[in-house]
Amino acid sequence: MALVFDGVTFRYTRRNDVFDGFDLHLDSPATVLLGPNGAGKSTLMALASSQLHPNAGRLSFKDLDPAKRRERGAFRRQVAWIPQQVTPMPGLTVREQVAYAGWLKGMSRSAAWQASERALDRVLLGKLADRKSHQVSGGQLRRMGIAGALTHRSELILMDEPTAGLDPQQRSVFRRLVEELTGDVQVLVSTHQTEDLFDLYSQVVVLDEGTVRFQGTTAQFHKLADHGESPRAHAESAYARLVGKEV
Ligand SMILES: Nc1ncnc2c1ncn2[C@@H]1O[C@H](COP(=O)(O)OP(=O)(O)OP(=O)(O)O)[C@@H](O)[C@H]1O
Repeated sequence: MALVFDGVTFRYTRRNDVFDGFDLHLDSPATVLLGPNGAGKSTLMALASSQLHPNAGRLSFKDLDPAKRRERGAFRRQVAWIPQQVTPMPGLTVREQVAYAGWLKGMSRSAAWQASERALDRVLLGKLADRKSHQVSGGQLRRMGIAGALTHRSELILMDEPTAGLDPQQRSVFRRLVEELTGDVQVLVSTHQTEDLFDLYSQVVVLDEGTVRFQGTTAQFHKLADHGESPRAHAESAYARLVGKEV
């Protein structure tokens, strides 16, 4: 199951190429994408989910090319993008919004409704299924987005800064979720938070100015960095003990 960028060029404005003949081959179960502000992470995600389209070159997932009309529907069913801000839909409950995501990707209403229940349980939102989606937190909304992707059985889930702005407890819920999903679906997560690396991801990609500066295993990446345990890891587990495990 590979996401492939093959000589992709993309620009927002005529003068400025974000990517110029960009190549990337991603086939590991869980990849973390790192890079400074403006590196091109969000643009890469938007291209990979076919929200944006290359000016030149080709991208594909499992050989499906979203530039080809016949393959676009299947590509979009298989690749889901969870933006940093998942927007609640006015009037819909959490479960209705999750089922709606399945319906939008071509499922029947009843199949989407059925699948939404298990998807919500997987992201630990079963208890909030009947709450209006505008009444849940930012972290819960992101998990609701993931439930939508699970409803229509996406095989690749792209997450843009999924832990930004989350409290330590929600971050640890998210980590457990990524762990649980990996193997079943492929995940690509962009983040600024290197302390989130731990052992979750099998592969690290570092992007800078639209160029891959590093691609390798987490162990190879750690060899480049200073050793020593992160104080943040201690802070998070202490926090979890104090405030309990409830989401
Ligand atoms: N809508 C847009 N119009 C013009 N240029 C844009 C637009 N969005 C992003 N850019 C430019 O494209 C380049 C890559 O931006 P992108 O948002 O992909 O980076 P990023 O790595 O996601 O950054 P951050 O970590 O700050 O979110 C930057 O130079 C940015 O200024």
